[in-house]
Amino acid sequence: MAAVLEKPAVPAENGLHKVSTGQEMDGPQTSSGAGSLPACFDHALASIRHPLGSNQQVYAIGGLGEPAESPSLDVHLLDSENQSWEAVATTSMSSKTMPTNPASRGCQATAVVGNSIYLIGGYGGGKTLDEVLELDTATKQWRQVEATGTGPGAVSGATATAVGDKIYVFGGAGSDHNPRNSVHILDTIEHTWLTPHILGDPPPARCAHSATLVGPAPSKAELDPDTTPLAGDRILMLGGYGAKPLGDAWFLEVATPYVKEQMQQRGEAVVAWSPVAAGTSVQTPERRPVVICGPSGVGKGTLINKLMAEFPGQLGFSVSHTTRKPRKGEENGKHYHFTEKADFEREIAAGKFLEYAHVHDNIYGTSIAAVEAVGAAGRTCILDIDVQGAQLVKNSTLEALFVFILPPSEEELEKRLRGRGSEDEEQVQKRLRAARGEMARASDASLFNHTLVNDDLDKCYASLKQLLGLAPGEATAEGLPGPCSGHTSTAMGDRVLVYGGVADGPAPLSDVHLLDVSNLTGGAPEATTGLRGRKLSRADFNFDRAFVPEARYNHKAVALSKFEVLLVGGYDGANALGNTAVLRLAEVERSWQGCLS
Ligand SMILES: Nc1ncnc2c1ncn2[C@@H]1O[C@H](COP(=O)(O)OP(=O)(O)OP(=O)(O)O)[C@@H](O)[C@H]1O
Ligand SMILES: Nc1nc2c(ncn2[C@@H]2O[C@H](COP(=O)(O)O)[C@@H](O)[C@H]2O)c(=O)[nH]1
Repeated sequence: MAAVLEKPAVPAENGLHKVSTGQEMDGPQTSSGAGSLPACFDHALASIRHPLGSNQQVYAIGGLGEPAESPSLDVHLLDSENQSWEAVATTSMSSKTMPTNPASRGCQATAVVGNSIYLIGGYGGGKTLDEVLELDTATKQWRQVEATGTGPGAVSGATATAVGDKIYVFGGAGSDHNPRNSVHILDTIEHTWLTPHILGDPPPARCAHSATLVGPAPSKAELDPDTTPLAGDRILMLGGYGAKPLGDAWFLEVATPYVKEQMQQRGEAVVAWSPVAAGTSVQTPERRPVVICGPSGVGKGTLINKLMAEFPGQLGFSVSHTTRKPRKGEENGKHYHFTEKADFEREIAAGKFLEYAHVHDNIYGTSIAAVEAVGAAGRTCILDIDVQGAQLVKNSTLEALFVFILPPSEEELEKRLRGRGSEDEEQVQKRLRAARGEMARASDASLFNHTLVNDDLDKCYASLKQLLGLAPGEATAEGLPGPCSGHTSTAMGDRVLVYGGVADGPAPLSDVHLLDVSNLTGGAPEATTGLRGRKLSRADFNFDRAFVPEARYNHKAVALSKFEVLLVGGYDGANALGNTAVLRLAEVERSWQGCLS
């Protein structure tokens, strides 16, 4: 974080350059004097309207750098035709606390809602700012947002991501320079700060990370690029600085069906955290809940007990309700919530169950609270339920992985069921009859993702661990950036381009990573999977005619189109940078897709 506030020495060359992976190239072009942007870093860069539309406007605001901070907050608008920046004159709506134009600053969190650019916190005048400013780009007027509720207070190096008319602010450092991991939501209509209910374990505290809205975009029919804001249902948070540079990735789920459902049930704002498995540590790529199915006596409970014993910190068992009487050794609240039929039916009617079914003369069901409790503890949820229940979960918004366990033969199943000695003859017969129907569903690929035969217990257990990604040393999210802060991540359709940053040493990075967010699943706490990426190599770029931008950090970036990202300013380790580069990924559609598969 120290580097964020360091003063650079000399302003660098100004101008607009292009770097491309495609064939048709513009050579470097520079401009200076009028039409240029002062060398700066930790400024704000904001795109009004959708990059695919015809009316996109890109504004650069403020920032730190040399010469010394200007007294007011400079605003520049990109003139993409002439590849230059125009200074924009602004006024301010005077208020008791903002009588003149707002003071210069950097390190603020920036978000766009409609025509307005919001600057949250930041660093200026030698202090961390506790202020939210709004620039209405239609009237070119600043005003100070005075919101009720508890906001982040004085904060710099946070991120702000607009989802509809709400702005999600995460992390940053306070006046004490200590990083945080809190989430605050600014309702820009009501001018209220909301404190969301948080599901899942939050990430470590950080600042100077990046945040990008990803997830299902509007359909073509819904998309009017001139008016539709960038869409998505979760925010990808990458890296940043805690006690050291961080290399982890997290999804903050803000509008997934599961989170929306939770908001409706709770009547308050809800967000859910999902870590992205990365590196070579033991991780479960299948962070989504796992439904284990199979006939009574096949060994589901035995396999689940082994998983719980080996991975107590990673997995949690969803404790079902049942009207069945406890067996010897079974504990209420641990093996089941043993419940009277009338009470169970009342709770079902109250909508508290994700699924329930009549199984072997009794009612069994999974409460929403049982699954949530596991997620809230930061663990992957394991459910042991019958086929009817599995089908109901499949139909719900919970994105689970479904595994069916088969016996080696019907004879062996009967032997195990009798060997367990927990059922009387009538129950054994009932369970065996039901088993035939259940096993007929094992090959239903629309329901089950995997089937395993539990012949040799150790072998079956090893296979189960393998498919849950619990085998040691398995990497799951490939090609993500390493530990760094001060980088940018920019969503372009279903790809995210990550550029630059700084790792442990003083030297900035020029790494370019492309992440694929087209296959994200889940959307419940701990349940998002499917992020993949690749570090681009020199071979991906046409360097012959292209300008190669300096490695940098604390720069800013916005998407100009599905294939172009505008990089503005930054710090190269010694100087603030004034240049503007367009990273052009022409033909990436073919080459990149091919590289990932
Ligand atoms: N691979 C195996 N080989 C031999 N015996 C096994 C194997 N797996 C489990 N068993 C035994 O089979 C019996 C039934 O196992 P378990 O109780 O785990 O079944 P289950 O599928 O959970 O049944 P239910 O659905 O009725 O709860 C137990 O006595 C268990 O020790
Ligand atoms: N639909 C559901 N089925 C469940 C649930 N919990 C357990 N089960 C299934 O019931 C049978 C019998 O279990 P037992 O403990 O009496 O032997 C077995 O197939 C379980 O998978 C539930 O919450 N919902």
